[in-house]
Amino acid sequence: MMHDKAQALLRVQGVGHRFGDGLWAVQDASFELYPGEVLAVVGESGSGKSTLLGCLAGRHTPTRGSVHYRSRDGRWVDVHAIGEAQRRLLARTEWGYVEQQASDGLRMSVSAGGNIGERLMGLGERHFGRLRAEACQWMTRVELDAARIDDLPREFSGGMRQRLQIARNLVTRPRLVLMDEPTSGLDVSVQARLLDLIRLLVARLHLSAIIVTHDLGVARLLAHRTVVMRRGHIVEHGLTDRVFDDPQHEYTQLLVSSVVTP
Ligand SMILES: Nc1ncnc2c1ncn2[C@@H]1O[C@H](COP(=O)(O)OP(=O)(O)OP(=O)(O)O)[C@@H](O)[C@H]1O
Repeated sequence: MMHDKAQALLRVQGVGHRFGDGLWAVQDASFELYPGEVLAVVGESGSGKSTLLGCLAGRHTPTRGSVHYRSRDGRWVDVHAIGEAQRRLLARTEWGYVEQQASDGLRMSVSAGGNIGERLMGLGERHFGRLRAEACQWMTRVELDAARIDDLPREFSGGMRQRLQIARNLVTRPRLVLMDEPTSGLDVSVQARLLDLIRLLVARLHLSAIIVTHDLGVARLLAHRTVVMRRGHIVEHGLTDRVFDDPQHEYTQLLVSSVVTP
């Protein structure tokens, strides 16, 4: 993929995060993300993947470094220098965040259709017919039965809930989607179907995405580029095929040869 440096969507520079006086969960993370690109963040448990994602999403304030996002109007926004209200607006209009646990990303007391429609309502859509039509369309797109539009998420299986969470995120056409272990905890066959769906949607909607995963297979399947983290540091970063077929860092070599189970 050819990149014009000026056209990056996200620029992460020297990000470090420390919880209180504890250890540095993330240290000196730097990379850029381009439109239409999927980046995987892999590494063993506790390597700092989720903390890094939290810093990108504005959920954690980095102790060091900065995160800049190029918004729809072409302006670069310092994600942590803008106020909470502006960050929330970005989160509603330009970003999506798919939680590992669908129940954290859904409103469990609201119907499937309501879950999808809610983000549209947040953008000002009030017309009931249009909200419902859009919700139906999105249920179909994520391979849920639109006839179940009035069912509550708890009546859905784990894989279905995760598809619903994805629909809720994508209905507002975000430009950047952050996903934290979106397929873990699901049966292998359910996982495979969900991964196919994510791959299809990302390509069709020309989304940029960052996927945190401990599963190298997920990174291989979905990501153009991969970042390998170990103890808070990015130890390797490159095109996914290169990282897995010709790992340079000895930790990546261990990961790939499955000596270390992430
Ligand atoms: N809220 C917190 N308070 C204190 N320390 C934390 C907090 N969250 C994470 N940590 C610590 O930061 C480090 C990185 O954790 P993080 O959850 O980012 O890793 P991870 O790679 O996402 O792991 P996992 O795959 O298990 O979620 C760990 O040492 C963890 O114990």
